[in-house]
Amino acid sequence: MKPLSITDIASAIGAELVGTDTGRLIRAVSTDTRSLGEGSLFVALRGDNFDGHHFVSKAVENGAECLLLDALPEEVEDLKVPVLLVKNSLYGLQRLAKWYRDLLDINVIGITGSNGKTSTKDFTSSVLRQKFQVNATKGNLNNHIGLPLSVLATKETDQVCVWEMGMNHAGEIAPLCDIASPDIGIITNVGTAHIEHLGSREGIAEEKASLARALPENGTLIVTASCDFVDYLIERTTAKVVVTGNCRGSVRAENLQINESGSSFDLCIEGEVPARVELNVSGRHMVNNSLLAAAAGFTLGMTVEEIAAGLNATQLTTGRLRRFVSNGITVIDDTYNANPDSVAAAIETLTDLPVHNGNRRIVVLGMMAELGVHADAEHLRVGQLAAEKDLQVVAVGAKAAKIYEGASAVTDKAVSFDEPVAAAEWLKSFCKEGDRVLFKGSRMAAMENVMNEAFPQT
Ligand SMILES: CC(=O)N[C@H]1[C@@H](OP(=O)(O)OP(=O)(O)OC[C@H]2O[C@@H](n3ccc(=O)[nH]c3=O)[C@H](O)[C@@H]2O)O[C@H](CO)[C@@H](O)[C@@H]1O[C@H](C)C(=O)N[C@@H](C)C(=O)N[C@H](CCC(=O)N[C@@H](CCC[C@@H](N)C(=O)O)C(=O)O)C(=O)O
Ligand SMILES: Nc1ncnc2c1ncn2[C@@H]1O[C@H](COP(=O)(O)OP(=O)(O)OP(=O)(O)O)[C@@H](O)[C@H]1O
Ligand SMILES: C[C@@H](N)C(=O)N[C@H](C)C(=O)O
Repeated sequence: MKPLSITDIASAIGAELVGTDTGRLIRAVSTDTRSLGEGSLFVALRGDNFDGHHFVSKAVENGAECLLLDALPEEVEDLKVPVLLVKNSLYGLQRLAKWYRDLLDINVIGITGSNGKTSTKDFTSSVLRQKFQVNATKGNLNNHIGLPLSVLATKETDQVCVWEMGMNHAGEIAPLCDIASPDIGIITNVGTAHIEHLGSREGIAEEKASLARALPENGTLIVTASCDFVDYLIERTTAKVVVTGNCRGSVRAENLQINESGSSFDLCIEGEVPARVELNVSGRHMVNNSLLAAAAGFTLGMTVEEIAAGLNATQLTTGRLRRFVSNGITVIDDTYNANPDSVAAAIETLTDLPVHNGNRRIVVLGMMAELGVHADAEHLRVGQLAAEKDLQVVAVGAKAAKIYEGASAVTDKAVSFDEPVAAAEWLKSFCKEGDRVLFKGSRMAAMENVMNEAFPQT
């Protein structure tokens, strides 16, 4: 980050400065002593497992220059680093990030949506890196702690920031927008993820619309035509709007071809000469995500050729449709998470992949979390959908039983296992060279364990 003086930080966030040697400069902010670097400000947070205030000595030992705390430790005299004392250290971190953002004369792209935030961030940052210095969210550090840390990781030399904004409850996106002040907003879609807490898709749309509302009049909202809430989102912004997608978008994919190694299409942007794009990932939903990224690049003045080069170079974060081959069997690792929309997208992706000589398409599904009262119906529905596409369905875990029930109402090509090890054993004996197997489930289903057991990667 841009070096900041401790006294400036104190006045910006309304902290009491305790201790001497306050002329030091802060070059990074960390909430974790296990990954803290020299010259950092350590922010002590209280979490589910620990209280960061118990690690202040460790923080200093690991090179912290200053501590942001909401309670003074007994050993404060011995620590020999200044303390920024606030009422609430999490709020202090958020205020610091907001102040730092306002110091930066920089373009900020905020990305939210029920599905595809991280993948769209990956596409967008790869596109923008063709022309700019970019700070992008690491992994998916996108919540009330992760977003401030992403903001504070911006270097003086960065020209564009691409930050994800995640939520699972109403009212979470607006404060993230307040910190990040995005001038370009991407809303990937409005789906069903986290519907347990949001109540309805309308509730989810309303929450995502907070990003549309937060954009300035000279900003840009980028949305996808295939989202059924697209007009709802557009009505809630005063910014310029760019719609992407095949039916009505000004940024479109034409002549789309999906094959085992990826997706290729002509990137068509209104008024420009098209360029061919070769994504190294299959999946129509990933093409949609890439169009959102293309629109962001175009908004920031990039040429279609530059955008195409950036899309072609994109490496997605692991667990998002990652493909590998094990003993001649193509394995697709989509294990990062799952909800009804992303499972439907995965089923479509697997169905689109060609198989030859009687080979099979096999979908291995774990449970989908945070669906509340919709859980049974949605598990039944994805099981039925997979069966209707003639996939071999493997449901794993007791909470995935309804997937099996939905599938077996349509097909006899469905099996169910309570234990991951039993599922892995079955897959080892069932799968043959040339088959294609896709793994997916919610984070808590940890379907990577079944995948790694059945198809070890050397
Ligand atoms: C607070 C924190 O960052 N915790 C991380 C930490 O957890 P840990 O198990 O160590 O315990 P505590 O949280 O209790 O620790 C308290 C503090 O103590 C520090 N500490 C601990 C031990 C030690 O030896 N030294 C220490 O300094 C510790 O660092 C804490 O500051 O580590 C875990 C393992 O790495 C992390 O998983 C844990 O991270 C939490 C979950 C977190 O919120 N991290 C953010 C930086 C983040 O952005 N994480 C994202 C998750 C994003 C996400 O789930 N997004 C959702 C929407 C979110 C909505 C929001 N309402 C929400 O609930 O968060 C989406 O759908 O997109 C990520 O990890 O990918
Ligand atoms: N546009 C999309 N529509 C449906 N599913 C998608 C879409 N984009 C990505 N996915 C799928 O959703 C899963 C998560 O992808 P990704 O991490 O990009 O989304 P995310 O919104 O960042 O997730 P999270 O909110 O959990 O961080 C992957 O399985 C991916 O294949
Ligand atoms: C991983 C977390 N951000 C998430 O998406 N959770 C859902 C409910 C999941 O694990 O599938």
